[in-house]
Amino acid sequence: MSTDGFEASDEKTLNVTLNGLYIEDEEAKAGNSNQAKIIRSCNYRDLEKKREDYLEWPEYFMAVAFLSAMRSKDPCTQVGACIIDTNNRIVGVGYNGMPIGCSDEILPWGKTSSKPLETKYMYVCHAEMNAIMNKNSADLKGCTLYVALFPCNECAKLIIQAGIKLVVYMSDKHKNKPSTEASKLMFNMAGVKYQQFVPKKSKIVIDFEEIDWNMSV
Ligand SMILES: Nc1ccn([C@H]2C[C@H](O)[C@@H](COP(=O)(O)O)O2)c(=O)n1
Ligand SMILES: [Zn+2]
Repeated sequence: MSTDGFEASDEKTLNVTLNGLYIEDEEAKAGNSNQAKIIRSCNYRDLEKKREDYLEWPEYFMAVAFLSAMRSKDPCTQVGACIIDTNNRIVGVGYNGMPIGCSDEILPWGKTSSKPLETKYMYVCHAEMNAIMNKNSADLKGCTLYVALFPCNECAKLIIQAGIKLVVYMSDKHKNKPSTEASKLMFNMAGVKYQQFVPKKSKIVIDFEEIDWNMSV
């Protein structure tokens, strides 16, 4: 029998299961043979590699926030945010960008100018604001917000008013700014907890070519 290029030898039988192909022999039964282990994984990938790639919930949600940030046209700072409910469902995603209908080709992306109207700060919607506005749930009460940068004071107001109860952030690079101090003061008064995310992986790679489309049944 030939299945996905595997030939059953005389004395062995290929068994096709939901976990992929495996060769029924004493070694395979013991799970010791490398071939059996590799074949048993769905995508014929080494099981160890699969385990390394597995994302825990916090990594997954922060990765969604970072992926969302890749949509931002801010040339200096791309920020993403992801809101999840108490059932680990994603209920809002956003990135920093100009308001709907306001051209990001015309409005300024500059940071420094003697004229405030010539900087992005007067116009850009922050990632947290967009994630809240993009919500696909009736409300955000008790939710958790994952965000690349610590929220500014304006976003802190929105987070509190939306009923979000936990902020998980990656970078506190603006920690000495008054806006960050104001955010923390309001979070503390309102009972919104905030904690820094410490990644276990230095990077997460999305490789579109990695999916083995020749997966067994
Ligand atoms: N928590 C944050 C912090 C910043 N942003 C966005 C807003 C601007 O587009 C940009 C400002 O950062 P800078 O270039 O001054 O470092 O980052 C955000 O969306 N959320
Ligand atoms: Zn903000």
